[in-house]
Amino acid sequence: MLFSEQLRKAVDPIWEASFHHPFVKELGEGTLDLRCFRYYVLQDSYYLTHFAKVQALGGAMADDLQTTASMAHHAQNTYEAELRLHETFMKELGITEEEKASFVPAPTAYAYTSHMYRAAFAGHFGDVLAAILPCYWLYYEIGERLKHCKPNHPIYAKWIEAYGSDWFKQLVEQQIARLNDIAETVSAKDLERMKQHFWISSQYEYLFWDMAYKLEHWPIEEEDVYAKERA
Ligand SMILES: Cc1ncc(CN)c(N)n1
Repeated sequence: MLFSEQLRKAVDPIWEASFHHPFVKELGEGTLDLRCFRYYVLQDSYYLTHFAKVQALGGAMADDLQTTASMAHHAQNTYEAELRLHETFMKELGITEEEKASFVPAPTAYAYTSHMYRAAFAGHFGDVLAAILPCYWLYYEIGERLKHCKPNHPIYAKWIEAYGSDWFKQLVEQQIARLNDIAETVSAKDLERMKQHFWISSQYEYLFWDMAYKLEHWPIEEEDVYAKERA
């Protein structure tokens, strides 16, 4: 069994939970509360900004220039396709510059991005790939599943179109093939660590939907902290 197949099998219950999460289901049905999607777009823009940096770090850690160039191309795609799509959503949802300026990453968005940096800084290129792959692959599978839904909200339809597209499929397939190539060359101990990164990222993907659906916030908001200081 290919390494990617072993990983996919190991996280199946976690991915199933994502497929059935109310955020994903209601997005497909077009019934998702726009407040949740608005919140998601802001948090996901933060996530994707760091995701692109981790892709670029991966490029710097790669053994050959061709892979470095390809990872840089992937980072550019995150910026030019996914982040631009979010920019469009932000305009359509009336998200203001003030809202963007006062943005605070939610605990889950902060923890997930921190996990990816940790995998990158404490490991090798294979660690980066294993940590970022669920981000590609899970969204691709969700795009495939939702592709046949016709939500009567244009924003949700656009989101599904992006992740159900051939363009996204190609990016996912490239990274899966790259991971399998690397898996052939590293030690059993490395593979175990990579498996764990993949598993943790899969858990965070689930938590990310949950974060947006529940409009997660820090237990003590900034104003409360300052109020305590003044007291
Ligand atoms: C949290 C998350 N995971 C994955 C993707 C798809 N690149 C995304 N936009 N956001």
